[in-house]
Amino acid sequence: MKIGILTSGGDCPGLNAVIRGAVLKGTEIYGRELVGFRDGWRGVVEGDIIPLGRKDIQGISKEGGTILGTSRTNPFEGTNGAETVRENMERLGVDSLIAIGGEGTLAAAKRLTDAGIKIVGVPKTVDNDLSGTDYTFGFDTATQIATDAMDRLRTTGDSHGRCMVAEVMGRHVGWIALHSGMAAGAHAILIPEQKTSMDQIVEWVTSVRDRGRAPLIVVAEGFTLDTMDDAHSERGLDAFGRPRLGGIGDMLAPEIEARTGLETRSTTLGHIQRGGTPSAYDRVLATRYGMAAVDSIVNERWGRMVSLQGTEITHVGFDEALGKLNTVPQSRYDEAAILFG
Ligand SMILES: Nc1ncnc2c1ncn2[C@@H]1O[C@H](COP(=O)(O)OP(=O)(O)OP(=O)(O)O)[C@@H](O)[C@H]1O
Ligand SMILES: O=P(O)(O)OC[C@H]1O[C@](O)(CO)[C@@H](O)[C@@H]1O
Ligand SMILES: [Mg+2]
Repeated sequence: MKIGILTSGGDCPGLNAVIRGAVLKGTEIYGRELVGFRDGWRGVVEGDIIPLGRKDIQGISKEGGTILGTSRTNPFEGTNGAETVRENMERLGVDSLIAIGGEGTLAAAKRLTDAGIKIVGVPKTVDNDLSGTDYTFGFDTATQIATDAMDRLRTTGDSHGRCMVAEVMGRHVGWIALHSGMAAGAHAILIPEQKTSMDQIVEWVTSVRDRGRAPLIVVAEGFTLDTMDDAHSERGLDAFGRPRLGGIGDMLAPEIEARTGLETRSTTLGHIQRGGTPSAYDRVLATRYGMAAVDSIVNERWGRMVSLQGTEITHVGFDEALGKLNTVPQSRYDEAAILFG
């Protein structure tokens, strides 16, 4: 019987390295056959597969995106859910699945596991918001891209004596903003976990300007001012009906300019953070996750996600990964805040 792999939810640098790690371990060590389901759960509910032999995964770990494609398809919507998945798997000779995705993909995987489908999970997301693992792959690459971008914003900001605002990803959590902001020496880091007042932001910007520097601010897309109830959204809904975020930087910049008199520009990095080649760290982590996922299949650890704890790859139950988001703790924010202003 074959092992099926799918990549679901937003793409993320390192997905191909997971696929390669799983295929190499599965074929070379366990003599198993692997196939890929195309476009996440869509391929599973429609029985759309491609072969995944050694030749198919040659040289892919350095490539961004996913050779399988991805989607935000809900396997329970417009289908018989687990029954459809079970029938397709039987027909295609697939007995188990490796689901590579974030909390949404794994929530779907948990429901399918509860209905008797044999699934192991691999934690994916640039946001690093999954619990049950120290790091998700993709986060390191996204953070490096954001840091490089801020280094560049800094030289142009310095040249013109402007305040520069960099908006990064982070729907619910501010890990990319926290790490890239610390790395790039940002003068304020605005994250979803910490509502902040406009007065406070203006105070930081003014103090930087008054000592002759050009202020650099990083804001996560999910950040809210203390006067806002929800994250800023002006771009409609995504395929799962959630507000598409983005634009908070553009909203803050004119307000900062009006309140400080300092010319202010905003740049939204958006999907640049999810594209392109993964960092060495992410390639290694993703490859190890892929190999460990096949170990979990062979050892029949259904309903569990491979996980990084310290430097070791281990596994945790879907419940542990899905219970709550991995948010930035107060202590990590306080540590970074010493550098603000
Ligand atoms: N509780 C759920 N039950 C069934 N399907 C779900 C559930 N939650 C999410 N899904 C489906 O799984 C898809 C993938 O989830 P989502 O779009 O949140 O991506 P993800 O895997 O969390 O990755 P990311 O959000 O980091 O891009 C959703 O678009 C939705 O169709
Ligand atoms: O534009 P898309 O692909 O729907 O994804 C945007 C979302 O994906 C994430 O990057 C998570 O993968 C969020 O930070 C962001 O809100
Ligand atoms: Mg999600």
